[in-house]
Amino acid sequence: MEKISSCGYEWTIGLISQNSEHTLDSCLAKILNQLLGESCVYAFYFSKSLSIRQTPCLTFASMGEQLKNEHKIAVEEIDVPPLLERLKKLNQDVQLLSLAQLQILPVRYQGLVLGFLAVHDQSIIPSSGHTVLNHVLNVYVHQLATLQYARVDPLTQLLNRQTFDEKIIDIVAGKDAWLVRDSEQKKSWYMAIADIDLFKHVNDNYGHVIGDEVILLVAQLLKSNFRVGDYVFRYGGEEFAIVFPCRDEGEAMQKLDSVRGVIADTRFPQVGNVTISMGFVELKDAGQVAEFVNRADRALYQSKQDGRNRVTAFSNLKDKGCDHSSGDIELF
Ligand SMILES: Nc1nc2c(ncn2[C@@H]2O[C@H](COP(=O)(O)OP(=O)(O)OP(=O)(O)O)[C@@H](O)[C@H]2O)c(=O)[nH]1
Repeated sequence: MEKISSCGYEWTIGLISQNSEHTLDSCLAKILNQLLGESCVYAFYFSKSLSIRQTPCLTFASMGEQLKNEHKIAVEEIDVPPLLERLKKLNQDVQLLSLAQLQILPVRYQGLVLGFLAVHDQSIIPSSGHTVLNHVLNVYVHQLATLQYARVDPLTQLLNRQTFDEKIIDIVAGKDAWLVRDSEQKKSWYMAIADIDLFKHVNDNYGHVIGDEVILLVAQLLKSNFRVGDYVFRYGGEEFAIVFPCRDEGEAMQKLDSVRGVIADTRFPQVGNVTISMGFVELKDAGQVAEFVNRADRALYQSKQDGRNRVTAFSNLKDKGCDHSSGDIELF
């Protein structure tokens, strides 16, 4: 326990100095290995969107080669929804739940159970060690929330432009651990840019405050019509970017077109009808973020040329031309 107390400070500093979700996960994994011992069999399940709408995913697990396979299976193949229901019913003071072969530590944020650490029974959590574990998990969750707030656009609460490049790079490199699961089902990633049509008229006719309200409502409609695991960004003033996995281009087109339809059918207070145009591209065959953006932008331009309120796939452009790439961010 002496050792744990002196490390607690270092672990806290280690976690709060991480500036990406990816390194934050690695840091937590290292701490758990130190805290529980290299031979411990554990798995960490968490809802990275910090929302109870998303079922916690297996974020990482202990990696020791010598681990017994059946123990690994016990922690990595938990039936999450019923366990979650059980954890939600626990009193807030309960820090450790013992189940058949497992010890479960719920991970809470603002009183909500967003995940848990599952430890195989034979890997003993040090006596009163779960207090330290709880502290470490708490610091992790708060650092994750801090990182996420710094990436959010204040008007719309969508992810901001700064996060966009980073997310695309992570996705193309397969680093997005909690969403990589989608690609296991043979899905590809697509990126769309959406732009509100004739938005200058909204500002000119109704003023910027109403203009901002239109941006906010479009943002809410986009967010609520994509899945929790999809990413919706405010890319610029009245421009949005969406990054989402789909089985194929046809499915991606259908998804985008149905959201376009929802927005076109919505009555905006004071303004009436508002439409958006979109262009999209599959995230493949390019080395730089700006190449993807350029392709989606050209498809968007085509939608505008064709009369607005429509979706165009980059692959359907007659002239795909060459990508311009000065000042681009290298993916690899
Ligand atoms: N209210 C408000 N307006 C913004 C914001 N960001 C950009 N704009 C305005 O959005 C308008 C964009 O106009 P344009 O790019 O000319 O295009 P458009 O009128 O939307 O026409 P198309 O894109 O061709 O359909 C400009 O008038 C900007 O001033 C913002 O955050 N709030």
